[in-house]
Amino acid sequence: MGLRRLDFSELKQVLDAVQCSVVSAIGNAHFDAYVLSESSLFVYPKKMIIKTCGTTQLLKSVPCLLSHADDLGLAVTRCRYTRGSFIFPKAQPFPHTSFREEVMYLEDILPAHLCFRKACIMPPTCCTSSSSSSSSSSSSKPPGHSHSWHVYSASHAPEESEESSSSSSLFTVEICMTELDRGLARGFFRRRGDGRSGDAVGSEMTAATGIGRIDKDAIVCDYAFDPCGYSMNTVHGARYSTIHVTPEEGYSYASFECVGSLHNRKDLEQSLQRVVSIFRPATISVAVSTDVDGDAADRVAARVAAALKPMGPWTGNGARVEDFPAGGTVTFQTFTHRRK
Ligand SMILES: C[S@@+](CC[C@H](N)C(=O)[O-])C[C@H]1O[C@@H](n2cnc3c(N)ncnc32)[C@H](O)[C@@H]1O
Repeated sequence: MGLRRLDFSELKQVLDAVQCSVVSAIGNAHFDAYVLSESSLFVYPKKMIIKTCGTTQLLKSVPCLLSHADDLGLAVTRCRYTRGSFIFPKAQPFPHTSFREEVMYLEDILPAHLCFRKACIMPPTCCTSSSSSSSSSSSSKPPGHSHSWHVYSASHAPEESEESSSSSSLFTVEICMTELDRGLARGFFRRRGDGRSGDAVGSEMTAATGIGRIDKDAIVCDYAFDPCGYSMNTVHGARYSTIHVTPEEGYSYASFECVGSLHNRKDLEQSLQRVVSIFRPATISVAVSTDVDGDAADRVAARVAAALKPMGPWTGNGARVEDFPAGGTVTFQTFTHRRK
C-alpha cells in the first residue's frame, strides 16, 4: 500500500503546509483521489501528485512528504515540478517568488541521490525561434502571460528493470486554457442561494457541460464552489484525470490533466478535442510528459497539433521538446484562436 498507508491526519499535515484542504474524495483499488479547496491530490502506493493554484505554497509540502515517506521506509526516486507562468506573480509567497527561488528551494531539500537534475523554462513556441529539437511557425499574436512552461526534474539513476515498455507508452498531458467562451463559462456559476451541496451541483455541472462525456467509463468526483468555480477528479483503473475551472470574466481559466497510453487515439486526441470543445478557450497550452525519446516526442507534438486542426483556426502552433536526464521528455506547445 506504500503511501496509501498515510492516514488522513498525515495527509492533512501535508495539505496544511500547502494551505489547502480536502472538499471531496474517492478511491479504487489503485489509488485515492482528493478534490482540494485549491485543486487536487492523488495518492498511489509509490507516487503522489499534488496540484494547487492561487497563492498556495505547493513546494512547502515536499519536506513533510519526504519525512512521511521516510517513516514508511520509502526512498524517493523522482521529483517533478511543473507550472505555467503565474497570472499574478507579485502575489506569490516564498518559495514561489520566482522560478529560480523555487528551484533553489527544491535543490536544498531533495536528497543527494536524486543526482540527475534539470530546470528549464519552455517559452510559448510562437514567440521564440526554433530550438534544436523543435519546429515552430510564427504568429502575429503571442499567447498571454500564462503560457511559459516551467519544469524541474530530479531523478536517481534508472535501473534496467524499471524501463518497462508499458511505462514508456504512457503520457501525462497538462492542458491550460485561458479566455474561456463566456457562454460556456456561465455553466460553472451556481444559482444564487440554491442551498444545495457542492457535490450535488458539481454532478449537474459535469453532466450539463459535457465533462462527463470525456471518459464515460471513469468514476467522477466533482465539486461546485460558491458562487462559481468547479473541480473534478476521475479514477479509471490506475489512471486519473482532473479538471479545474475558474469561470470569472477577465481571468477565466480551465485546466485539464490526464494520464493515457500513446497507443490510444482516444486517450490523447479525443480527450484534447472534447476538452477544447467544452471551454472554447482563446489560448491553449499543451505539455506532454513521456518516457519516449526526442523523435517520438516530436511525433506526439504533431498529433496534438493535428487533433486541434479540425477544431478551428488556431495559430502559433509549434513545439518545443526538452529531455530530462533519467526523467523522460516534455513537449510544450501553445495555440491561439484567431477569432479572439
Ligand atoms: C475551481 S477552484 C480551485 C481550482 C483552481 N482554479 C485550479 O486551477 O486548479 C477556483 C474557482 O473556484 C472559486 N472559488 C469559490 N470559493 C472558493 C474556495 N473556497 N476556494 C477556492 N476557490 C473557490 C474561485 O473564485 C474560482 O472561480
